[in-house]
Parts: sequence; structure tokens; C-alpha cells
Amino acid sequence: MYLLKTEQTFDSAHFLSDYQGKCRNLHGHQWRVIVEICGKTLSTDTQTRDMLVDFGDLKHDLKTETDFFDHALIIEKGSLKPTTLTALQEENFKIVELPFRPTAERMASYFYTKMKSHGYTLRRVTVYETPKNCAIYEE
Ligand SMILES: Nc1nc2c(c(=O)[nH]1)N=C([C@H](O)[C@H](O)COP(=O)(O)OP(=O)(O)OP(=O)(O)O)CN2
Ligand SMILES: [Zn+2]
Repeated sequence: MYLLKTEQTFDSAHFLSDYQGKCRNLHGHQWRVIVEICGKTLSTDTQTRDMLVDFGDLKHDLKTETDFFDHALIIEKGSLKPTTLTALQEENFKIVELPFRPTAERMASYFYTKMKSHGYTLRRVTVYETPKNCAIYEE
């Protein structure tokens, strides 16, 4: 079995609604996303011969997904008063609304699904929300 690993980072703000503690406040992280893919057979195509996939393609696809969040405010849908959300949108801030609480666990699962949709066979996705804490999603 071959395993490839790549990572990207992005900077964004979030908060945990319904959380009793400091993380209920709007705060920022440099999120670190590590994707591991696997496969048993290597390519026989001329360009990618003896590669599982080209690192360039893997890196590019992950960057597309992480750039979506870069310098955004990540919000769980319904967690802000409509007037607050409207005011932020009127300021033209980059806002990404998600149908889940933006925890490291959920973000790991999110990137797993997104990378799977690019056609990769995923082993695991690891998301570091802070340098010392990460969540891992596997299937
Ligand atoms: N299992 C999870 N627990 C927590 C998550 C999470 O995503 N999954 N997230 C948070 C907060 O978002 C917070 O930003 C991270 O918390 P914490 O580790 O306490 O942050 P710090 O690194 O800043 O902690 P210090 O000890 O103050 O340095 C909370 N929990
Ligand atoms: Zn946080």
C-alpha cells in the first residue's frame, strides 16, 4: 500500500455557539489541514508513471478547498442574529456559513468529503486548530 501526504494552512476566524468558555468568542486560528491518500497500484501513464498521484495535483486540489476558507469568518448557520449577519455582509467581509459547528472534528470530516469528491482514496484527514490540538477523521 502506498500513502501520500500533503498539507495546507489557512487563516480564519470562528466561534463555537452554545459553548461555555473562551471559544464562544470570535477568535482566529491558523488551521492546518493534512490529507493522507492511499492506493495499491501506481500509475502507468507517461507523465505520472510510478506515482500514486502527482503531488502537484493533490496539493492543488487541497489548496482549492482550503483557500475557500482563507481570511474568512466561518459561521455555523443560524448561530448569529440575522441583523448581525446582515451587518457583517454589508461590510463585505468574507463569510462562510456551514451547516455544522466549526470544530476541528467537523472540519476534518468536511475536508475528507471534499477531497473524496476530487476522486482521491482517503486514508485520513487531520485538522490542527491550534499547534498542539488536532482532530482526525477516517472512514
Ligand atoms: N474537541 C474539540 N474541542 C475544542 C475545539 C474543537 O474544535 N474540538 N475547539 C475549541 C476552540 O475553538 C479553541 O479555539 C481551541 O481551544 P484551546 O485548545 O483551549 O485553545 P488554545 O490553544 O488557545 O488554548 P490555550 O491553552 O489557552 O493556549 C475548544 N475545544
Ligand atoms: Zn477556535
